[in-house]
Amino acid sequence: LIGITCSKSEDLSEWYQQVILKGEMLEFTDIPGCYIYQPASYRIWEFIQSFFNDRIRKMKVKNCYFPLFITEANLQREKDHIEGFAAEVAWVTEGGKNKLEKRLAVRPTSETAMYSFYSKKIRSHRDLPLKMNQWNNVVRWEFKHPMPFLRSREFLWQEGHTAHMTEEEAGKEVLEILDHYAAIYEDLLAVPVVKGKKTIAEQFPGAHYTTTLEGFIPSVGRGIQAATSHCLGQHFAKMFDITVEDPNQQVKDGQARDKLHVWQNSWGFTTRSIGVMVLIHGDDKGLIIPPRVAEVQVVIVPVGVTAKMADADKQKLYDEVDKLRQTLEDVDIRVECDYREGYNVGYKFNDWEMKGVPLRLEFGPKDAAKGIVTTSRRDQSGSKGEIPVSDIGSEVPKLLEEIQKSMYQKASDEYAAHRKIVRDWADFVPTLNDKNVILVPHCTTEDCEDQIKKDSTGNVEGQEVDVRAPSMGAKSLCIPAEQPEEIKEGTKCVNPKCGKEAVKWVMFGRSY
Ligand SMILES: O=C(C[C@H]1NCCC[C@H]1O)Cn1cnc2c(c1=O)CCCC2
Ligand SMILES: [Mg+2]
Repeated sequence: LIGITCSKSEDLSEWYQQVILKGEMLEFTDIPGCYIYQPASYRIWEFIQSFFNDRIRKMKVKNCYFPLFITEANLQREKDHIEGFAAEVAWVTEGGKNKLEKRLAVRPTSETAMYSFYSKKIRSHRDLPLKMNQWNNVVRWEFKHPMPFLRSREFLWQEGHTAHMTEEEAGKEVLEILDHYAAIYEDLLAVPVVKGKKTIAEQFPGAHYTTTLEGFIPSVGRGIQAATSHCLGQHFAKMFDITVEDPNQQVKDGQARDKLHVWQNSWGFTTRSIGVMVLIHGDDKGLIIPPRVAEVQVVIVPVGVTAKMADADKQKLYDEVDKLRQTLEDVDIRVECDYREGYNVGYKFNDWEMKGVPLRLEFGPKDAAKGIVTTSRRDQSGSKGEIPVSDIGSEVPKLLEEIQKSMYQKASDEYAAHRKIVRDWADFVPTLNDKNVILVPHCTTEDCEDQIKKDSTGNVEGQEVDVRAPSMGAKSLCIPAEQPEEIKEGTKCVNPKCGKEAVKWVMFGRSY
């Protein structure tokens, strides 16, 4: 077992691949874009699932499961939903030895699978609001270069689909879900995100509006879409005839009530989140897992065990290590002891560091004599501490919380330091090339965005940039909910070729 043999700052994609493989998070298969989620990453997904299930259960969302396959007829029911995405749909055309009469789509998302059912299930306003969610896999035959967790042909996610009587009830839920998504990132994964709304150019075509969480990968200075919560308006309801009779209408006996189309939302959170967490927290020794989602939060390594040590002494030490473990388990800490014979301490330290275990306790005869354990935080490598054996039951949980908070704070400070306000076009590309995302006064129109994408690909003389960056222009990431300041009357759009009034501060960046 050797450690990571490259540096995050020099070759991010090589570093990323080594870290997730040697950290036993994921394994490649013989199918491009399809990966094995090893227990280390699947456990993180389970932490996310139970956190999110607890919250949506309180919102009366019910989990369910719809078929993997969708008929072509159903998939085509919502035209502008599908036309932009048709190239990404995978199809099944044979069953065993028989060619299928009609090919079946492998679900790329389940709106069209669920909404013909919604049309039947929702008869009256008393059936509203209807709130269903499913944890499943979806397939999108992306052609862009696949990246484990970040962009794969099959991925795991949850997709929530709700139906409401009014636009404002739907709108309230859209934001409530976005807050829960932000809590997954910030409270569990220690990953900062910016909340906002997609511009028309970047929103999901089937949506009335799209709200989004935007992450940031400092190593390459690129944004990354981290989760979405859409209000679909009545768009799909009209396509799928999901209506209720108007309960407020004054009708005479026998007069039929008007039919009202329901207001719908759909929201999704994927295993991309695990890749984002790895990219943000990992270092040149490997993974760093935030304690709240660490399968192993503490590893206790007996030290000072030498070949010439008397068996009785070794056993005594191991018994004391086991008592430490028991004390920590009694306060619900997830702990492992590394009693492996035949591996030296250096090997063991390297192994657990590569797996990203957030806290190591070293315990040897010297520590025992002093009645302390030596602590080593994974997030601040080299920082050692001491905790009296008698206090570990209370001090270790505190230290883990401190690690969790400081991982978040470090990432949040880094994101803030690379989110720059730009008022003049002359600063747009240079600031972008400095591995930043930027906030600019913008008109929020689509053709202006296309222009900016074209005009922001190049290099600037004398500015070294990430070799892949110049080929990529900046796109709008979101209209941040938190606007930096009022846009002053008469402020022009940052794009000199535009000339329109700026209406919002819009966050632009190169992105995954
Ligand atoms: O999936 C959504 C919208 C919505 N789906 C449910 C979860 C939330 C949100 O992602 C958008 N979308 C993205 N990508 C694709 C499709 C698609 O509808 C359909 C065809 C294949 C590719
Ligand atoms: Mg896509």
